[in-house]
Parts: sequence; structure tokens; C-alpha cells
Amino acid sequence: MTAIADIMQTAPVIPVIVVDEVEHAVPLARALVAGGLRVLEVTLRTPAALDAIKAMKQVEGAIVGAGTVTNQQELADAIGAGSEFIVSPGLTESLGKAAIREGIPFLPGIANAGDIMRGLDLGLTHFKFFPAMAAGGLPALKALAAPFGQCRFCPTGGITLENAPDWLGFDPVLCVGGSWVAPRGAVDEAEVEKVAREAAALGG
Ligand SMILES: O=C(O)C(=O)C[C@H](O)[C@H](O)COP(=O)(O)O
Repeated sequence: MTAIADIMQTAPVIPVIVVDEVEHAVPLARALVAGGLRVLEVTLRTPAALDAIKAMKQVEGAIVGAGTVTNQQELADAIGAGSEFIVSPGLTESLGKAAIREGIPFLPGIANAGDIMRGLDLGLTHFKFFPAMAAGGLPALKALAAPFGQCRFCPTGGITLENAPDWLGFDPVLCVGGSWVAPRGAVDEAEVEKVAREAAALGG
């Protein structure tokens, strides 16, 4: 199993995906992977999400995980669907312990020092900074990261092609998450691939 640090360093942008119709899953994953974004976070926000995860895993090169995992039941469902990593908007002790017990790469959300300290208590060092822009943007993450030199981050929430380079220029940031690369609805594969390619190029 790939460690969360490796997953975070696979591509500079993790698409945050909302799938309403399972038919959209494979074309979307195919276009994103073709554009160079291999790590795909499918949010458990829609009834189609678990089937979308199963379907996307058939796309060669895709590393498919579940997002918006908020409790142990959702964790079990996500793992059952074949998720290769788990993203959560926040961090509870019960979810953190369960993810560690399962041995699945886990990226929980943090937004303050207490959240980070709860993660460190569990042995976690890699976090999603969420909601990145609303929680104070890059100045907030710089201030938060300073006392926690061992931690690495994936800012998500309000990230765009335009502001992503600023975030990625900060050393503790390994990647960013964003929905801008994965529009909802019917998939124009050529267009998604083009937008993904621009995002993948942020990695230099
Ligand atoms: O669903 C989750 O688990 C979340 O944590 C929320 C998402 O990460 C953000 O909604 C993505 O933010 P945007 O790129 O600004 O659309």
C-alpha cells in the first residue's frame, strides 16, 4: 500500500470530485489521468460515489480515494468500494484511530493548532488544510506550520489555477486539492484533459 506522503507527491493537484451519475465516473477519471492528474478524491457526497470509486479504479494509472469521510461507517464503506486512500474534512479521534487500524493512507482535515496536535497524538503528520482560503489562506498556514516542522499539508477549499503556485511554493505543501479541475455533470473529455494538463504542469 502506498503511503499518504507518496500519494501526495504523485501530482501537484488532487481533483476533488463530486459524481452525480456513475456514467460520468470513467470518462472523468480517464481525462484527468490522461492530463497527468492520477490521484482522484471522490467525495462521498452523492449516492453514486461508492460505485464511482469502483468504476474509476478500472482506469489504468488512477489512484482512487474517498473524500468527505466523516465517520467509521463511511470509512468502512469507502474501503469496501476499494478506496486506496481516505480524505476527511476534519479529524476526530475515533475516525483517526479506525483509519490507522485499517492501515489505509489517511489525510484528515485540520484548521488550527489543536487539530494538528490531535493528529500528532495519533501519529499522523500529513494533513489537509481545510477550508484553506476561508481559514486564512497562505498566511494562516505559514503561521500554523511554523511550530510543526514535521508536518506536511494539502490545502483545499478555494484553491484555483491562479493561486495554486503560491501554495505549492511553500515547502511544507506537497500538493493542493481542488474541484476546479473536475466539473460536475457530463464530461467533455478533451476539455477536462486540457484543464488537468495545466494543473499537472504546476508541478514544474
Ligand atoms: O468534501 C470534502 O470532504 C471537503 O473537504 C470539501 C472539498 O475539499 C472542497 O469543497 C473543495 O473545495 P473547492 O475546490 O473550493 O470546491
